[in-house]
Amino acid sequence: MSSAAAKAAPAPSPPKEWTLEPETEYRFELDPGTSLAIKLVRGHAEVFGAELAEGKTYLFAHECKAAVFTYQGCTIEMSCIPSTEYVSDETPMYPYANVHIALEKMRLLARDAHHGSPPSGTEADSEPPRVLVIGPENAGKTTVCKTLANYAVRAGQDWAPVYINVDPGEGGWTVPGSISATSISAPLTTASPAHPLGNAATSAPTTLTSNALLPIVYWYGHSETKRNPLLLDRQIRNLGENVNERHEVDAEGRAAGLIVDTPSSFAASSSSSGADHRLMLIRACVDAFRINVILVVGHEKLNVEMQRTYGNRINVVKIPKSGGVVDLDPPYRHRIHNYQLHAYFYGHPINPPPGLPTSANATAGGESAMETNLSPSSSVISFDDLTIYRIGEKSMAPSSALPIGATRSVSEMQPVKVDPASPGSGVLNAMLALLAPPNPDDNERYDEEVLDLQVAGFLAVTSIDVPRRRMTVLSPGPGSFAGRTAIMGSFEWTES
Ligand SMILES: Nc1ncnc2c1ncn2[C@@H]1O[C@H](COP(=O)(O)OP(=O)(O)OP(=O)(O)O)[C@@H](O)[C@H]1O
Repeated sequence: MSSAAAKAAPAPSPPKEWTLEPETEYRFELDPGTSLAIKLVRGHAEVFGAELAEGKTYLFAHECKAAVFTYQGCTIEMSCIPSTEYVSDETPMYPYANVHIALEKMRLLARDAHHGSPPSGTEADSEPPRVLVIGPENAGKTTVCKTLANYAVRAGQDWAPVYINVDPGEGGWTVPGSISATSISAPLTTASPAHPLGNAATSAPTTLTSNALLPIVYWYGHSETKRNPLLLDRQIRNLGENVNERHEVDAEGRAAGLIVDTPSSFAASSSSSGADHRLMLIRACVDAFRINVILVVGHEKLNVEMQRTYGNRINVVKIPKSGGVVDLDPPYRHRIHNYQLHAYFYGHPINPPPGLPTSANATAGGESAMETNLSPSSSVISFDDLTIYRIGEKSMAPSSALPIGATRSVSEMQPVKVDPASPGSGVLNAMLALLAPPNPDDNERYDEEVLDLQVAGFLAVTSIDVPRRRMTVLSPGPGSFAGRTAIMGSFEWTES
């Protein structure tokens, strides 16, 4: 064989068709560096509740793991054969659809009550659904939240439920380390785990439909909830206040309710101090978002615990876990965090699989695959332009893990000013959350204000020049950072 022939790119595999029986799903997992195009040839199908259009080609990449489900049966065409693919006829989609129907009834009653129809039962009967979804690691919590949100927006009632992500390990609409909330008025598509819930306006080109998402974001700064549970508790309550304020001025929109996606640490803890934190954080969610439905995904013990704690005033419902949920290991989660950080600045273009004709007009979750390229701005700023804080000490065990009687010099909630010039400051390659401007009224200012400010955007420090007291920062767009405040967490930027 000639060396030219040996080096030639592998021939694209011919498209393959799958005919799916009603109530079955085609599951797939992609390897790094590969992409997949799926076309719905005929019938009806959806990906986690988002409907596919007949004849349209959808792209998936960045190690995406997902499923095409059909209620009535369909034929799909795959551009290539992914490393893992199979069809299953055991799915929990009917139970999920039943939950949706129950939530839909609550929305309609809430809207009727708002329009003055007398409620048939108690006042609680006319409350919109405010749903907390909890469950262990890899239970499919995010998938359940996405599916329920998508069914709500597809219901033809113009609902725009608020989707709240309090899992700082997930990334949501921005970068990992944040918790956020936004109203969903169009289905949340699935194309890449770089954007599990679609793009937000801060980083997406204005031509994209998903650009309508304008999340409220707080920066916790770490992926693990045990790192600083007190801070997370405070931020969850801040997020709740914001969501409630929005609902107070939009009584009609309030009827759509809200869905809260939680981290797996809310479900299980190996230590007794961890158990305190998780119960404290579940309570923070229940209080902050005035939860009236708790969905426990596939965990009997947690279901019993929630029934005992909240069963007298909240509907606690156990729902099955899908057999299709993939166990995501720590190296995979680390790679996804890097995809997400990268996608925030550079977008997440998806290269169509080899051999896919351009006439296929393939889209990534409804967006043109290449339009998602972004051009961040790199600027050199003075150390004095930006005031950087870290919340609490650099490496810190929670107070409850300290020996009895021990106190710490810096509390978990104390903003500590970081000097980029000091050795070991950790500012080089740090991800920074640029905070919204503080209250202009000096009388309203307080010491810990930075804990309560929302995020305006994110920066990455790509180089530091200590003698000249300057640093280079990457930002989504050009702008001045003079006089601004930023928070540092434990996420590092790597250019790759
Ligand atoms: N039916 C399915 N078929 C194929 N893949 C699926 C299916 N359901 C979920 N997945 C995939 O499994 C992975 C884990 O699912 P998901 O993120 O919903 O779980 P989670 O419980 O929210 O995870 P975490 O442990 O991070 O809290 C995701 O990549 C998701 O796309």
